Amino acid sequence: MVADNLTKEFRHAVKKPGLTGSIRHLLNPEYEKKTAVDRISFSIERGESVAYVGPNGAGKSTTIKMLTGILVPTGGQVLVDGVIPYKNRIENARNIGAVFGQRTQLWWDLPVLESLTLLKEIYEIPDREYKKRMELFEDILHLGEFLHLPARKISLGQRMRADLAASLLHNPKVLYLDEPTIGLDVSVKARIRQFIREVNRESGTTILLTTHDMEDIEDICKRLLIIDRGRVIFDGELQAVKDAFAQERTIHFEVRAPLHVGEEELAAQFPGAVLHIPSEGSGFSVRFNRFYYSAGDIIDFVTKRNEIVDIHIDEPSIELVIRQIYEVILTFRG
Ligand SMILES: Nc1ncnc2c1ncn2[C@@H]1O[C@H](COP(=O)(O)OP(=O)(O)OP(=O)(O)O)[C@@H](O)[C@H]1O
Repeated sequence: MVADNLTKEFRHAVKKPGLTGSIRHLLNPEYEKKTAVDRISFSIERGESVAYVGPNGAGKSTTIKMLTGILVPTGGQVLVDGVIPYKNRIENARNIGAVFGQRTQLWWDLPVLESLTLLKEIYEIPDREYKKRMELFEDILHLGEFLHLPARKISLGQRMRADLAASLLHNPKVLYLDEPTIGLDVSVKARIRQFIREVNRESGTTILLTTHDMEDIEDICKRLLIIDRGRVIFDGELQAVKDAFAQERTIHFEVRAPLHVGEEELAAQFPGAVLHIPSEGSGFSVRFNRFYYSAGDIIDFVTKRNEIVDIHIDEPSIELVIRQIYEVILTFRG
């Protein structure tokens, strides 16, 4: 999937309030231009799982709409599996699946099963293939419990599971997900994320995920593309972003009694490191800036004084990292 200087401008009418405004607008209409996507370039290989994130209004949905062929770009190129989406919408539709958390692609009044059989006919999926796909979906998504209910009667979580099945029935090469876990409870979220991960791993389906839920990103994606005001401002591996941005690390030690922390030496050797000794248990933790000290040095320090039973290093959360990146964006915007 390639976007090369991809641009989308919207033109909308500017009308002054009131009747005079309306009349003036009729006689002499004025328009304002809004660049929603501004010369965006990226390339996504087959089988990648990419989070496409940015603040509200950054241009994410507009990009996805150009990738799915719903919108025609104002400038630049877009290619999905060798197809120009807006020129070859039917061919593109065979290659892609899309799930929009806020909307459904199921027929509202039809039982879910009938929506799926209709899609089977539309995509001309052979019986055997259809059966295989349905078994795969059943394994994780457990559609059986609501297959015979019309879409309008099922819960949001069930609807999302059905929508995922509908979008993946024809085994597309690319899956677009726009807020796929919005409004769902924790257990359904987990099940949906697990399913998407499996689809990515087992079928090599390329995933492009738009979300404001940081756990979606953490659980599903390996790469992060951040956009702001229509422009790509970051493109890199998730782990690399964490390494580059998240400075703080915490190591938790569980040691055999008696405890020998060596507080003064620790403070002298690692100025700025923060020690925390919980009132219960036989352990403590050290929080430090990994740009100043290595985890190895801290572990060495503790092992010299204690018999260690268990060590656990807290990974920085992607939520913290992205929050930091957004803060930098907002600071530069002024
Ligand atoms: N049809 C349209 N006409 C005019 N402006 C539009 C249209 N669609 C989107 N925009 C504007 O383009 C910009 C990008 O919108 P877009 O929906 O792509 O953002 P987004 O990153 O998906 O935001 P969110 O996270 O809030 O969904 C916004 O300023 C929006 O108001």
